[in-house]
Amino acid sequence: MRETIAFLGAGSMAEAIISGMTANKIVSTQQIIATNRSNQKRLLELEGTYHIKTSLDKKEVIEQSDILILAMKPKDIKVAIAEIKSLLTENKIIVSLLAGISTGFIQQQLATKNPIVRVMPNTSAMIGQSATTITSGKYASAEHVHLIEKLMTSIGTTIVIKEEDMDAFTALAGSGPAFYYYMVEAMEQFVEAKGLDKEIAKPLMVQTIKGAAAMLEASHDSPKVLREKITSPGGTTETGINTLSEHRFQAAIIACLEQATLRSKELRDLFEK
Ligand SMILES: NC(=O)C1=CN([C@@H]2O[C@H](COP(=O)(O)OP(=O)(O)OC[C@H]3O[C@@H](n4cnc5c(N)ncnc54)[C@H](O)[C@@H]3O)[C@@H](O)[C@H]2O)C=CC1
Ligand SMILES: O=C(O)[C@@H]1CCC=N1
Repeated sequence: MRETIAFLGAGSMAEAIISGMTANKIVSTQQIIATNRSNQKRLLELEGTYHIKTSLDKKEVIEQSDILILAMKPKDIKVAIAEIKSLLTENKIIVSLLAGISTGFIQQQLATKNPIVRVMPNTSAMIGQSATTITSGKYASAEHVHLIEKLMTSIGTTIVIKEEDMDAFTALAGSGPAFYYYMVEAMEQFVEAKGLDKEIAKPLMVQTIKGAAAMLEASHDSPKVLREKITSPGGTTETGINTLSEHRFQAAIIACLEQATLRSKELRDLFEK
């Protein structure tokens, strides 16, 4: 790709994407420039690790860039837009990573016709394994979406969705890795309590998740059928599943996703004011 990409915000998500993009070589490191609110030390760190360009001068960053990736927290969006709106020319594509915040709000705050594409990646972008959803604003054409999809392919899989579904997919895929990590944390507590060797347990746990994920991908069986094939009557799995059921495990997962989805909507209500 020939476009120059600016990251406005240089936190965990920006770094995960920069790491994925630079490893994949879809753009050269010199086509990426990052800025943040005021943390020069952090910018130098990113420069050192990924050999990208950085600057605290937003005017300089924006002038150099074709694609601007908004990578600040939802609470900072209003101030961020106020800082950049007078620096934009209408050919620059705005990409938002922000949970909850709608393309309509960004468009209205910008008061320009810049194309806006909203994406929801996850931190597995760091190793090119994100599951990224994409949706577009009013002035984004199919070509704009295609370009951003191509860019996001460098950090994992992509799928274009309706904006109204973004809250739920933010819960499932944006926050998703955290929910799996949380389950592994519980398994680590078990390993610890049993006095098992962590060096043995960790690769076993990781391969078990990878194998299950690969089965979900490759098999024609539903998750339920896959589970039933492991569950011998009167065996260990059945006892384990019954215990999860007694602890209302599935209800807890559904409630977790419902609440995370709701929070995405709440972020919109809170910060689109
Ligand atoms: N962390 C994650 O797993 C994911 C995060 N996101 C979204 O990505 C965004 C960033 O999240 P994190 O990287 O976790 O946050 P973070 O707190 O690690 O980074 C935020 C960055 O924004 C910068 N910033 C704040 N105001 C700014 C401004 N006016 N101009 C330029 N930079 C500014 C901060 O200096 C900081 O570098 C959020 O909106 C979040 O919803 C989306 C998907 C996954
Ligand atoms: O927790 C959050 O709000 C962000 C959005 C998805 C993942 N992290």
